This record gives sequence, C-alpha cells and structure tokens, in this order.
Amino acid sequence: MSTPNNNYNSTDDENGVMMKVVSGTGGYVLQDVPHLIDYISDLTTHPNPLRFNPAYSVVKQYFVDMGDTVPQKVVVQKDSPRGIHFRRAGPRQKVYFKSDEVSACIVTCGGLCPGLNTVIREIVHSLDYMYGVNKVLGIDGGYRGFYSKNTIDLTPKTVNDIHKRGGTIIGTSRGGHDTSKIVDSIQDRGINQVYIIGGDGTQKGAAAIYKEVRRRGLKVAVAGIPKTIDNDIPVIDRSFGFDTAVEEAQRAINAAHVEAESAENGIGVVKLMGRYCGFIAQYATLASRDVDCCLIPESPFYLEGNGGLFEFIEKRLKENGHMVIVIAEGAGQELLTESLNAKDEQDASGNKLLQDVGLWISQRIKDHFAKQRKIGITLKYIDPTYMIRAIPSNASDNVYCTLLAQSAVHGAMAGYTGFTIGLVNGRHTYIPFNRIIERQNKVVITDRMWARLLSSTNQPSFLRPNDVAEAKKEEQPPTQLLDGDGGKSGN
Ligand SMILES: Nc1ncnc2c1ncn2[C@@H]1O[C@H](COP(=O)(O)OP(=O)(O)OP(=O)(O)O)[C@@H](O)[C@H]1O
Ligand SMILES: O=P(O)(O)OC[C@H]1O[C@](O)(CO)[C@@H](O)[C@@H]1O
Ligand SMILES: [Mg+2]
Repeated sequence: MSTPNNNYNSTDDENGVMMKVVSGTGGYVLQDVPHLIDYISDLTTHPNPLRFNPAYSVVKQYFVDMGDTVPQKVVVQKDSPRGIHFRRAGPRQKVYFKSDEVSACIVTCGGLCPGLNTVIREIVHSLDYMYGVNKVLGIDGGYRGFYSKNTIDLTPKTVNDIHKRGGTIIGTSRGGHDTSKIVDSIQDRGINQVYIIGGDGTQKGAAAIYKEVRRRGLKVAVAGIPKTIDNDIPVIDRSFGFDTAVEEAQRAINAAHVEAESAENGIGVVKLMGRYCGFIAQYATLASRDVDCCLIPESPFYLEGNGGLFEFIEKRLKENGHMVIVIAEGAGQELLTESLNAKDEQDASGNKLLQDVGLWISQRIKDHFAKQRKIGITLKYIDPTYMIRAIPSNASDNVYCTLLAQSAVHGAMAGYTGFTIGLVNGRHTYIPFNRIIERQNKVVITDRMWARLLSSTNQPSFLRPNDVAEAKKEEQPPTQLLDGDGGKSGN
C-alpha cells in the first residue's frame, strides 16, 4: 500500500510532534499532516461510502484530489517563492475505516464558546449520515472525563436540537490532562477516532495524545477542531464562535453608549474577553462605531500625563459630552499588578488568572475626575464577558461549525491523524498540530488593521518609540483577521 505522499522529510519539533514537509518547485512547501500508514503498514482501504450516496454521487468533483493543497499566503509578488501550503480538507475516494469498525469519541475542553454544540452535532451526524458510523461516545467533562467518568452515547437523535443551546452538552473543564491515562482509556474502550474540540491548550493536549497513540502503534485517528472565543489560535482565518461573540458584544456596547449619551459627561466602560489577545475588543469596536477608545493586551497604554488615557478622556468629553471605552480583559494587566500588588495566580490549566481590569480602570477614572474637580462624570461599567460566550452560535458560525465538523470527519475517515482542521484563506485544510501550538495568535499593532481601528475611533495609539520597536520585533505572519489584504475585511 502506498502512502498518500511518501516523498517527504520528517523531523520532530520541540514538542516531539512529527512534521512532514514536502518540497516542490518554485519554493513550494507542503506542511503535511501525518497519516496512519506512516506508522502502521498493511492497512486496508475501502471505497468511500459517499460514492454510493445519492446526495454526493451527482456532485461533480466531490472528492478532493490527493494533490490539492492550499497556500498560506495569498498576497504574493511576481518573484515570490510559492511558499507554505496545507493539505486541502474534504472527502477522499478511499477510506481507511469500515463503517462498522469505527468507534469514535468527542471531547470538549477549555472555556465555553458559541458553536460547541453545533460541532458536536455535526460530527455525530456526519459520521452517521455520510459514513454509516453509529458508535459515537461523548467524553464527559473534558480531558479528565476519559479516565474519571462514564461516557455519554451520542446519536443523531440525542444531538438533534443541541445546536440551539449554548455551552457543551458533554461538559468541559480545565486541567486534568494525563496523557497516559487518556490513551489507556482510548485503548480500553476500543476507540479509533478521537475528535478533540478546544483552544490552544487543548490542541497541545491533542498533540500529546497523538504522539502517545503513535508510540503505541494504535490505529487511532486524532483530529483537533480549534475552539477559541479569543481567536488566539494561529494560522487559521478565524475561530468558530468569534463572529457570534462580536455580534453579542454589540448589545453591551450599545447599552454603554445609551447610558453614556444620556448623562452629562457620561462614560461607558465595557470589558470584553481576550486573555492574551484583543481580537474580540478590536472587532467589536470596529463593528460598533460608538466606541471612542479600545484597549487591548497587545497595545500598552498609560493613564497619567501627556498622551495618556485621562488626557484623552477629558478631550473627548469636551468634544462630545460622552464616551465609550472598550477594554479587553487582558489589557493593562501590568498596571494592575503594580497598583494592586497582586500575586501571580494560575487556573487548573496553567493560564494566568487575571485581575478585573474593568473594575480597576473604572475606579481609576472616577478617582481621577473626583480629584481633578474640573469635570463631573457619570461612569457606568458593563461586564458582559460570560454572556458573550454562553450563547448559541449565530447563523454564519453555524455554517462554519458544520463545515469544520464535516471536514474533520472526512480527514479521520481518510486515515489522516495528528491534524487540526482549519480555514486558511477561505479553504478548509488539515494543519499539523505543531503549526497550531507553536505560538499564540495576537493582534499585530503594527499591522494595517489596528491602524484602521485607530483611525475609526481617532484615539491615541499610546505608543512610545520603544513600544513600536518591540511590536515590530514580534510581527507574525498575517491571517485574515490580522491583515485585511485578501481577507474578508477588505482593504
Ligand atoms: N501543554 C499542554 N499539554 C497537555 N495538555 C494541555 C496543555 N495545555 C493545556 N492542556 C490541557 O488542555 C485543556 C484545555 O486547556 P485550557 O484550559 O488552556 O483551554 P484552551 O483549550 O486553551 O481553551 P481556551 O483558552 O480558549 O478556553 C486542559 O484540560 C489542559 O489540561
Ligand atoms: O473563567 P474561565 O472559564 O476560566 O474562562 C475565562 C477565560 O476563558 C476565555 O474565554 C478563553 O476561553 C478567556 O477569554 C477568559 O480569560
Ligand atoms: Mg487557551
């Protein structure tokens, strides 16, 4: 049996996750995903059951050509090398599992995100309706559920209307990743397809599971579906639930604006999610037009003195009589730690526990104007953080979740493993774990998109020359949410 592509170089990255790199002409590079036959010989293939499915058999070119790949970078110049590509997702002519052989499981980890239930539903439906698979287990309560809880049977009937609900019907948690206990449980239960829905931490856990599965030589496909309301996963265009979160944030911003506009020198402060990156705040601000100042973790700011936040607030109140500030929860944490003398604390997964920047900044603004006695302000603070992630996904996220789930199922059935499914330049692709976990996605404040926000709010950048130099050093390759060129945000 030949491999889907056996002409590659493979190396271990620093996490020990194998990278398969295929080079082609003109600087073409394919960062490919592993396949079961990379480490198990003599696997039998079967015709894809979709060939006999009336809905699909009429579709022209329904099966993805084995050579199809998707470029990571779409803006190129005449002499640019062809650059990095990812394997295009979708159904293959041949599958590596017989329908009645598959025993799949789904686990959700990390914080909630709109669309989790839709992804669960569509994995169950795709496995059953497309591939005739009816053994699907839900792992209860995140990674630790593999070894500490009973499983939940998932059928098309039991998941039928779950997409209308927020949260995840199988539960989630932080911490509790014990690779060896998890893989023991996979082995003991006879599971051979593992669908892992979660953020950057979860995908690191998925990479560890894949590595252990491979070390034990198990015929188990490990597929990641990226979930992050913060949009902190790199490479992909955006994560599911992000659109819904930005839309829901509008309700809080509207309320803050109404309150601010109705009072003399009214100030509305809205705190939005975003632990290490400010994408929700950035996009909610751009969408709203009622926001006067957006503060995110990537862009340092200061309160006092020339060019500081207090000076800007005074100016805006004089001009407009009211203002709205949107602040991402991870913004200004260094200022808080300094002023509250706070200890470094972590959650069960090792993520930094944040101080409430919304409350802190509201109090600092009130104190400043009380002391200054020139302008009497009325400040209202709105914290909708959990409200924007506990809701069901909107229409466009529902479509997105459906396609992600279907693509994940096609990939696992085709024998691919150790991959995260992701949208790259509008195309569904299989991305190797190491690319997903090597860094976090951040708003690049030297990118044109942040400049667009600054011109939309007309706020100061709060940047000093050395901040610009630091930001330039941290520049990362663009995704569609980072740079409008070629992206849906336009130019
Ligand atoms: N380096 C790692 N190796 C193995 N498992 C990990 C690692 N980092 C995190 N995990 C596990 O992944 C799960 C989820 O991680 P975490 O709580 O950081 O959320 P996340 O997936 O990043 O989602 P989000 O941050 O968007 O809520 C936890 O069970 C955690 O134990
Ligand atoms: O309170 P929890 O559930 O740990 O989640 C809070 C964190 O989860 C996130 O929403 C990411 O999922 C962050 O924005 C936030 O800091
Ligand atoms: Mg995370």
